Amino acid sequence: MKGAPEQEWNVAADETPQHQGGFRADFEVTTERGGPSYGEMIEQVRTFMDKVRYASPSPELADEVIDDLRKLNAKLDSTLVDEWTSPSGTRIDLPSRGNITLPPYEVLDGGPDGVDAVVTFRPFHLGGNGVAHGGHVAIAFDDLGGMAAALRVGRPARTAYLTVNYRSLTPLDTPLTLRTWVERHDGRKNFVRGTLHDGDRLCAELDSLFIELKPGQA
Ligand SMILES: CCCCC/C=C\C/C=C\C/C=C\C/C=C\CCCC(=O)SCCNC(=O)CCNC(=O)[C@H](O)C(C)(C)COP(=O)(O)OP(=O)(O)OC[C@H]1O[C@@H](n2cnc3c(N)ncnc32)[C@H](O)[C@@H]1OP(=O)(O)O
Repeated sequence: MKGAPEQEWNVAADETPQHQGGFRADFEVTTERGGPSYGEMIEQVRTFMDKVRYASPSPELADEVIDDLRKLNAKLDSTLVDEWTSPSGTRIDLPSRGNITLPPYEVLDGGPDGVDAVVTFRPFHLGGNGVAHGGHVAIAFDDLGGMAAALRVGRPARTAYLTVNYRSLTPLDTPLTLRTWVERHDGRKNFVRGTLHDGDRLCAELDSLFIELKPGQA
């Protein structure tokens, strides 16, 4: 188990067309889209982004990299699909479901009581002075807070507000414990709390509200 808890995520379409709670009614998660090397492809892209964050190329090397990237972009052009059938975001066997826009995390455990994950911020997530950017910490909380809400209500929810309290510096290249749970709920409102720890040290806390969307609501 990596990007999501082991459970039945696939939702069959009902008579409600297209969208349900801002998410499509008939989404499907897989461990196969993109093939067996897809995870390594994402890992190489992440590594490239890490290198770019610290690289200071010569003008010649920058031109060479541009040339290579143009070729790679052209290769992917012929494979573009919609968000619901793209492997990125739906490969539950990969860190962060294969979604390169998220810091890589692995879900250790998840259910109606909350989500237990390990997240590692990488060189790409640098804010300044060697530690993580606060915005990337918020992204990790948003996705895993949303997952805690989704696991409680059995369908996706949208973030109404999200407050992060930064208690101490968040290191890079260090596996950190991230926990989220629905502290209380009131109708469609799910008040989600969370913590991010480096060992025993509290790095950040989450206080957020996720609203369960009505069928058909965008
Ligand atoms: C799809 C395939 C993926 C495969 C998935 C595989 C595994 C999936 C596993 C789990 C899922 C994993 C992760 C989840 C992923 C992502 C999570 C990130 C989610 C986001 O990143 S999402 C983007 C940012 N998000 C927005 O873009 C929202 C913009 N916004 C709106 O869309 C509306 O604003 C909305 C819908 C929020 C509410 O609108 P609405 O019309 O439905 O409801 P309404 O306004 O009536 O509010 C109802 C009650 O909430 C109270 N309330 C509302 N807002 C409040 C606030 N801010 N503060 C305090 N109270 C608030 C009201 O006061 C009322 O309270 P009361 O009922 O007591 O009067």
